[in-house]
Amino acid sequence: MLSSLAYSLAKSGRKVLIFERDLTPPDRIVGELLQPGGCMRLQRLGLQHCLDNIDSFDVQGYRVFWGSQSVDIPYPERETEMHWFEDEKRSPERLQKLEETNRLDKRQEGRSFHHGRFVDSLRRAAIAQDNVTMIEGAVNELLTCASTGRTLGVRATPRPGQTNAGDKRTAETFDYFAPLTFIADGCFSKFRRQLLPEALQPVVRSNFVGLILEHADMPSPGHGHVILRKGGNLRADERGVGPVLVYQLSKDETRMLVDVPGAKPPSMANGELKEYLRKHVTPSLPLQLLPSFNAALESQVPSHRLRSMPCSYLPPKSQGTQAEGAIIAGDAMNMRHPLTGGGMTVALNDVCILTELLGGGKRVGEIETGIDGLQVIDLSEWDHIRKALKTWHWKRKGVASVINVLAQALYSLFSADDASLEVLKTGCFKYFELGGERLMGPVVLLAAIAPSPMLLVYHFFSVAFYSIYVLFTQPRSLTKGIDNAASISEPGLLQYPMLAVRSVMVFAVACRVLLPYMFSEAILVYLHRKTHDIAKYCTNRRSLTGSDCSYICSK
Ligand SMILES: Cc1cc2nc3c(=O)[nH]c(=O)nc-3n(C[C@H](O)[C@H](O)[C@H](O)COP(=O)(O)OP(=O)(O)OC[C@H]3O[C@@H](n4cnc5c(N)ncnc54)[C@H](O)[C@@H]3O)c2cc1C
Repeated sequence: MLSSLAYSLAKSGRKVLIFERDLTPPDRIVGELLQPGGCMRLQRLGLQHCLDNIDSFDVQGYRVFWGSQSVDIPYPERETEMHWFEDEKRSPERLQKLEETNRLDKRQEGRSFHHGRFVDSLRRAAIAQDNVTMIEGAVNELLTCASTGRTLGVRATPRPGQTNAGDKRTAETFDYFAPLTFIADGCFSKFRRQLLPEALQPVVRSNFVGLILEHADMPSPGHGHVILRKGGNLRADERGVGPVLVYQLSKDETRMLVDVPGAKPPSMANGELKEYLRKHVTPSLPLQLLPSFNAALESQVPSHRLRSMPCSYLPPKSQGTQAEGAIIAGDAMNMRHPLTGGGMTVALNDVCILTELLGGGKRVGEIETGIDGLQVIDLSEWDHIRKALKTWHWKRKGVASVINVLAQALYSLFSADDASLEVLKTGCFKYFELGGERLMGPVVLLAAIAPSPMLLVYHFFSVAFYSIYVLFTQPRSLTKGIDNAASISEPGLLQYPMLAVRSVMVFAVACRVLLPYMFSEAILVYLHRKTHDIAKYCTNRRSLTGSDCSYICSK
C-alpha cells in the first residue's frame, strides 16, 4: 500500500519520505490476485503499467468445485463498471474512455502474479517520482510531542550506506520529522496498539497454507479455482480443511492456498502439516490437479516450501481523534479473510480516497485531489486532517465494508462446520447454479466492480431463503453432501415438521453469520448516512436543474 500511496501523494505535489524494512522483492504467499475492482483502482491512480512485464496472468473469473460438481462464475461484462463509481465524479472523458474500452474488450479481468514482482513494480513507480525518497530500513518508534502527544515523525534505522541526513542519535539511528506520518506496516503491525488503543485485536479463524504447483493441469485455465470440501459434517475429533484456492501465478507456476481452520496449523517441522494436507486435501481435489499437488508436497525447491499465514479479521476504526499527526492504513488498520482476495483492492481504494482528500492539489491519474477539487490541504493543520479522516472512514465503507463482510460471510459458509452452515453452503452453490442475476450479483461484489451493501444483504438473504427452499425440495443433497445424496431417501410427510424446525435454525445461523460483521463494520449507520446524503443531493439537484435524478436515487 505504501508505495502506491507515496506515488499518488507525490504526483499530487507532496514531498514523501518512505521507509521499507527490506527492498528486495518480498517472497510471500499473500497478495497474488488482484480483483478487477483493484485493477480499476490502479488505473485511476495511473499505475496500471505496474501490471505489465511482471509475467502476470489474466483472470477471467472463478470456478467453484464441490465434489463431482462445479459451477463457473465469470467476471461480468465491462459495462458494469459504468455503474461503479458511485461516490466519485464521473467525468465525460472517463465515460468516453470506458465506452472505448468496452468496444475493444467486453469482459472484466483480474490479474494474478508473484506478489514480490508486483510490489517491486509499485516501488519502482514510486521511486521514479522526483519528490519521493525511499529508504531501506526499519522504523523503530514514533516520535511524539511530550505535551500534546502529537506524532512528529519516526525514529528509524536505515541500512548502512542509505543516508547521511537526520539527527544522529546512535551510530545507526536517525530521527525523521514530517507534518504527517502514515503507518502501513501490515498484518503484524507494531504500531497499531499505539495509534488505535481502542481497536480490537485481529481475530484469527484459520491459516492459509501455501504451495506452488508446477505445470499444473488446470481444469479451467484463466480462472481462480475454489474447491469446497466434500461431504457433510465432520466428526468432532476431525479438523478437516476449509476451502482450497488455486490460481495461476505465471505460465508455469500455480498457487494453491489451503485453508486450515483454527488459530494454529499443524507443525511443519515434524512433517505433520504435509500428512495433514495429503489426508484432507487429496479427496476434494479435481483429479487433474493431483499429480502436481503430490509433486508440490515433495518439492525440494526452497521458494516452493510449504508456508502458512494467519487469516485475520480486524474491523476498521475511525481515526482523527485518538492520535494526532499520524494515520494508520492498510492491513495494520483493517483486515478480512483472504478467501475473496480483496485486501489489495481495499488498500488501493483507500489510496484513491486519501489522495483525493489529502492530495496536494494536482490531478493524479483520473483523480482530482484536495477536498474541494483542487484546494490544497495544509497537512500541519490537524483540524483539516481530522475532517478528511472522518470523510475517509465513511467513504471507504462502500467498497471496504462490502469486501470485508462478504469475505467473512463466505468463509463461514464455505468452511461449514455445522449442519445449518452445510445447508447454507449447499444453497449457495445451488444459487450460483441458477445463473443470471444470481451469479452476476455476487460476482460484482466479489470482484469489487459494483460494491453495494444493499446488494450484499439482498444476495446473502436470497441465498438463505433459497437454502431453505432446497432443504424442503431436495433434502437428499443436503443431508450428506452432494455426492452421497442418492443413498438417502426423500422425506415423508412426518419429516416436514422437522424440516420446518431446521429451516428456522438455518435462518438463525444465516443471521448469526452476517449480522455481527454488519454491526462491526457499521454498515447500517453507513446506509443511513448514505440515504441522507443521497436525499440531500437529490433535493439540491432538483432545485438546481428541475430534473429527475433517478440514477442516483436508484443506487
Ligand atoms: C494468506 C493471504 C493471502 C492473501 N491473498 C490476497 C490476494 O490474493 N489478493 C489480495 O488483494 N489480497 C490478498 N491478501 C491481503 C493482502 O496481502 C493485504 O491486504 C495487503 O498486502 C496489505 O498491504 P499493506 O501494505 O497494508 O501490508 P503489507 O503488504 O504487509 O506491507 C507492509 C510493509 O511494511 C513493511 N514494514 C513492516 N514493519 C516495518 C517497519 N517497522 N519498518 C519499515 N517497514 C516495515 C513490511 O516490510 C512490508 O513491506 C492476502 C492475505 C493473506 C494473509
